[in-house]
Amino acid sequence: KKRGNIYLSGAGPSAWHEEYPVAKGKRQSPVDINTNKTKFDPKLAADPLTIRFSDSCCQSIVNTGISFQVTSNGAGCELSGGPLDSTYQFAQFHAHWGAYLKTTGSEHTVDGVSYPAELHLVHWNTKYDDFKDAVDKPDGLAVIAVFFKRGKEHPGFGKIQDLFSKIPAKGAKVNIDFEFNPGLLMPPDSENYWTYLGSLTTPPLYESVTWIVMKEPLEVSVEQIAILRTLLWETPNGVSQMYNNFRPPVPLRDRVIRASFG
Ligand SMILES: CC[C@H](C)CCC(=O)Nc1ccc(S(N)(=O)=O)cc1
Ligand SMILES: [Zn+2]
Repeated sequence: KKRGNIYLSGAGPSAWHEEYPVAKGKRQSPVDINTNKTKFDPKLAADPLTIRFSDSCCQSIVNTGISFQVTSNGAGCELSGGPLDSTYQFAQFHAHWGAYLKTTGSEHTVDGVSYPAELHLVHWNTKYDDFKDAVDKPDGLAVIAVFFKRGKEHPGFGKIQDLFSKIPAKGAKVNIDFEFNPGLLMPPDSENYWTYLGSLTTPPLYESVTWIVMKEPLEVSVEQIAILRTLLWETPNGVSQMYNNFRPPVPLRDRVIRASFG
């Protein structure tokens, strides 16, 4: 369907419910993390989150039309412990970001405050046969969210950004022929996180995600935030720079966000 851009066609995210009624569901994402209402859960600290990445797990990078996506076969990249009851395998990472000189961009917010961008590292539950089988199950996916904040340059992420010029349009894809360990994209302290049951933040908005939102942001340079916008996407007015590819927070409903820290 030449519906083009899910963020810019029609009324954008506020209209997604017309085609995807689950958009108004009980466990949608992203949400605002009100730190006065989160609940420390000692069980999360007792069974620490184990995040394993490898140097050889990133195969290619593609322009999905709504973000970049670094895709992995998941070899040696697994997530377990913390809120998770089984082992999840790494599938891909991508990001969401805002416009020039704006403070919005992240999907989750903390006490109502946005970050300029948010990275998502998507994992699928290995109790299912593959990603596609897991993607719509209530315990199917686990996504680590890492906020980006403006600060010192992050050379590792820069190596991924150097590939953006090779994927100028939706569907463009190139192989990653250097070693890139996604662990580089974890903040220095990845012990402190919030977790809650939510959904994909883009259609089909499946309520299949255990979210693990890192408390500490990752520093990238202001230039690197700007380079995100050099990716291109289709808009109703033709091809233009990709930005504001984020869904704003939706109601928490009957959920409590747990913290791994006191
Ligand atoms: C038919 C379904 C299709 C295969 C699903 C493809 C997919 O992976 N979608 C996806 C993944 C992650 C996020 S997020 N932004 O991390 O919540 C949002 C959407
Ligand atoms: Zn995402």
